[in-house]
Amino acid sequence: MDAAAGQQQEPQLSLAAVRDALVREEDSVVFALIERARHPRNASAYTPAAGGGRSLVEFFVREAEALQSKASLLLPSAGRYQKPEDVPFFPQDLPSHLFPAKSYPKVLHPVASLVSVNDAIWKMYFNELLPLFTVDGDDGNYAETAALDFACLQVISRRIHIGKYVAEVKFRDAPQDYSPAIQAKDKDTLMNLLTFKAVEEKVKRRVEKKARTFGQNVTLEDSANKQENVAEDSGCKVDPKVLSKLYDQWVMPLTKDVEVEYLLRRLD
Ligand SMILES: O=C(O)C(=O)C[C@]1(C(=O)O)C=C[C@@H](O)C=C1
Repeated sequence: MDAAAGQQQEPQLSLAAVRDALVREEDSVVFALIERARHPRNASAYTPAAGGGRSLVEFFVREAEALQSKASLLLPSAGRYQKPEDVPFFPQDLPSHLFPAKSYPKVLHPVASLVSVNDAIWKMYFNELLPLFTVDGDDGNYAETAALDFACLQVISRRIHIGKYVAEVKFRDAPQDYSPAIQAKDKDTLMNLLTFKAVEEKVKRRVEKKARTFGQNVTLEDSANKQENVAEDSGCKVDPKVLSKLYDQWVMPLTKDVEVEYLLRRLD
């Protein structure tokens, strides 16, 4: 997790600072979906190749991850998958000797590198989310579509895996509360300890508002008939309700799963 813009030192690990990082990722998630929504579903990009081969999008993601990982060979700071929140979808494809270099301050317990919910993210994205924000149709731009899907997958995955930092902060703030549940492997108690429903409600309302604001068509014509120039949802590039549903049904639950999985191993 990078320091805030302008700050050189590693940010103080606090719940407020980590939550700020989650808020900043919202912008990237909204804009990634807006960019993908420029193309229709393009179902051919997801169809396995003849003979049980891989789909174009899977081929693209595997190759892109391997390339990004190799970048660390040339310029260690440029490589990907060196930060606990940057989790590959196909780790088995990455050159093992590059995976992931420990060049970042060790803020988290080493078990962080074992926590991944990317399989669930992959299934959610293609089976549930993509049909909600892309229109039926095919424009033949499969390579660009795959690249935009990869961008969506990466930013959603990064947002969810920042949950490792949230869990670490919560543990450090109240080890006496978390340790008994960790030792008892009590997932339900851990989930109750780390859940803040009021925060979740604010997140849902904020991402919906960001989709409505970032996704509106800006014109120079006076829109006197529109209250405060707020876009009508039907005119937004991505339905704002899709963003609140994404966070409510998938992003925040998966973030909490990451927190629980990290905490269960925190005392190893
Ligand atoms: O901010 C927190 O406390 C988090 O754990 C993050 C998060 C989220 O995914 O946005 C998840 C669980 C909480 O109930 C609230 C919010």
